[in-house]
Amino acid sequence: MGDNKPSLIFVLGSPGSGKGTQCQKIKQHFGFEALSAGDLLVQERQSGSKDGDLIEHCIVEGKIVPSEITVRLIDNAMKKSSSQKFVVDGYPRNEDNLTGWERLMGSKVNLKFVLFFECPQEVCLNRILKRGENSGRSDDNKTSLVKRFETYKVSTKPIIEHYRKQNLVKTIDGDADPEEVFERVKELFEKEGIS
Ligand SMILES: Nc1ncnc2c1ncn2[C@@H]1O[C@H](COP(=O)(O)OP(=O)(O)OP(=O)(O)O)[C@@H](O)[C@H]1O
Ligand SMILES: Nc1ccn([C@@H]2O[C@H](COP(=O)(O)O)[C@@H](O)[C@H]2O)c(=O)n1
Repeated sequence: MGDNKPSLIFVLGSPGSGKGTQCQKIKQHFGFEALSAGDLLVQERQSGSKDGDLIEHCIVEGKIVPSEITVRLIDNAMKKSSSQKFVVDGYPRNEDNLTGWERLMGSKVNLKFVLFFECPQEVCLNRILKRGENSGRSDDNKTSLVKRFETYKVSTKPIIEHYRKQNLVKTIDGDADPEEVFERVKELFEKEGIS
């Protein structure tokens, strides 16, 4: 018997590992609602929120925004959606994200697994610098990127390890062209009974 809770997959990996690209493909192919924590934060800043300055500072510095802001944005986006299955790109990124999520959302959703895109830093760096030529993102530059990679190493990798200990991490080699990476995602989803 189902428990009527929405199913959720967290999607993690280094900046530039292809999380956003693959989430869009998962949305198109498998019908998941795709939410990006980073995009929700940018939208919140652009809306004129009182947290706008804090959000922009964190983004440019490659720091992680306090979870009470980000969890609220994800929760609201989930409530607005009629979907019962979500991929959440770029969350949880540090210990505060993890505890904030567990406190407020942990009992409301079924976490199926954590999809982890593994990709060499050099490859990710080149992808983002290329994106930065026309993305308009305030953090797609070398100065911000160095900080984002450091935050990933120091704060996000331990979260991936936390989930690995619970046997929840499904690793995909993200160092291939987007279609090839998605073939790997499809194979994994089919193995997990997702069609
Ligand atoms: N497999 C791939 N091969 C080559 N380029 C890719 C691949 N996947 C994504 N890209 C490109 O790399 C850039 C970063 O991709 P994407 O936004 O999907 O990564 P991300 O992990 O979500 O990054 P961020 O955390 O910085 O938002 C984009 O310009 C995208 O088009
Ligand atoms: N859980 C999160 C996710 C993102 N951020 C901030 O947004 C920046 C961009 O995120 P991407 O997923 O698009 O790379 C990120 O560097 C953080 O500053 C966050 O604070 N918390």
